[in-house]
Amino acid sequence: MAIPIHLEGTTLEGGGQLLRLATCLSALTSTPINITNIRGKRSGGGGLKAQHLTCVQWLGNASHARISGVGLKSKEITFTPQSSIAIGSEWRNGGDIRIKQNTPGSVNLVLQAVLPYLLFANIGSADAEMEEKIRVKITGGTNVSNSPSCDYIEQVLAPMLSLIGIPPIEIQIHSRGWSQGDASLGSVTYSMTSLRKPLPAFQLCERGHVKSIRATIIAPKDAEQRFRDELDVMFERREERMFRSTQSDVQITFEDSMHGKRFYLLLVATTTTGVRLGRDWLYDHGVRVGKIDSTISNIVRKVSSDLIEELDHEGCVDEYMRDQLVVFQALASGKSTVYGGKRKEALLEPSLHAKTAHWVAKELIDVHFDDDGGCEGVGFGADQQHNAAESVADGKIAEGLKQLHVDGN
Ligand SMILES: Nc1ncnc2c1ncn2[C@@H]1O[C@H](COP(=O)(O)OP(=O)(O)OP(=O)(O)O)[C@@H](O)[C@H]1O
Repeated sequence: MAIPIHLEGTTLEGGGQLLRLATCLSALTSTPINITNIRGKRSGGGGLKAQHLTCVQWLGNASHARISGVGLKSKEITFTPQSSIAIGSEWRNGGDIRIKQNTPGSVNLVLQAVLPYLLFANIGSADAEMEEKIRVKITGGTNVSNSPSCDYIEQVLAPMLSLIGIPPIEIQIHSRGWSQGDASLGSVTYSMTSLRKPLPAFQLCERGHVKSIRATIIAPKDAEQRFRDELDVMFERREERMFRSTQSDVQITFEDSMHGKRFYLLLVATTTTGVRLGRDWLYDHGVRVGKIDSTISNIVRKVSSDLIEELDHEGCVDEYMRDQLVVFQALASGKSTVYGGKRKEALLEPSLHAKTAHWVAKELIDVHFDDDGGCEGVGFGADQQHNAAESVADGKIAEGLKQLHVDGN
């Protein structure tokens, strides 16, 4: 039996993303891993929190993994998948995949762990009749600090994935779940189509000009007008920095957050090449009575400054999107490049999260990221396609299927 690859959980960022990406790649490639000091750089002792546990358990079920050491607060796990290719039959017949959390752990961090698996695991299937559409419903927090919001997923991540060649992903928010105000649970359904062929290499190198900016406000109803006024003033003042020479096209939407302590703002710029850059803030400081106006000014100032910083570097991704694309570059077929932009003539460094993801991908599938944002991906699925074709050609269809799918029961 293969010796598990050891990953030290305090490496670089030393948080949850290391664990999510490692278990996802392990499940996809059937590579056993052993992670020690899980989330060792986080305060409060580290270890698995509910959201991380959900990710590990789901990926474990999908890949029929043997997992030792798994439980809340676990600091070490050994994850040994038994089968690499695994969209189970129960999910293929129009059935939804349901992933439930009992706490408002971020649904989008769970998505981060399972999405590459759902998209890539069926490549090379020998089952021509197999349903390719997948619907996954995740319960937990839709708007949670330090994680992508559902609004960011809908307005930035999904369109950017579409730009690199992933079939469109639809997001349906049934109800919101928040980490701010009273903690509450929400749920979201993501509809996607699994890949049937390896993802071709992609190039995100042309940023283009900003053609429109969308502002999404989610706040208490009585804060709506103030928010709109602040945004109007900000857009007027900062029009030149945001739109440069193009005509400004701004859209503002408002949703009632139904709670006096829930304030969220997302700004998304769309460019002439289809690139989206976003910055947001789920306000996580105390909201004081009588200080709502200054809270709103503060939010608008910070989020607009953050977006301008992203626009100034001229790169094709915002900081967070760059983190999310690492796995797709690593799995794509051939050299994909993501231009991250420049500051003071020097190439912008990837975030610590992205560097951690580079490291995990190197350890598990031996890919290397260069300073220009390039990575020669492994072309995940090419072998499976070959094997499936051979099995079919040999009349060994049942054997091929056994090799390619995990029965989801
Ligand atoms: N505002 C944001 N918009 C989009 N993505 C975000 C945002 N904030 C954080 N992220 C993304 O969320 C992920 C957070 O990873 P991280 O390892 O910190 O998560 P975690 O599971 O909460 O772990 P930990 O509790 O250990 O910090 C990263 O991929 C990062 O790019």
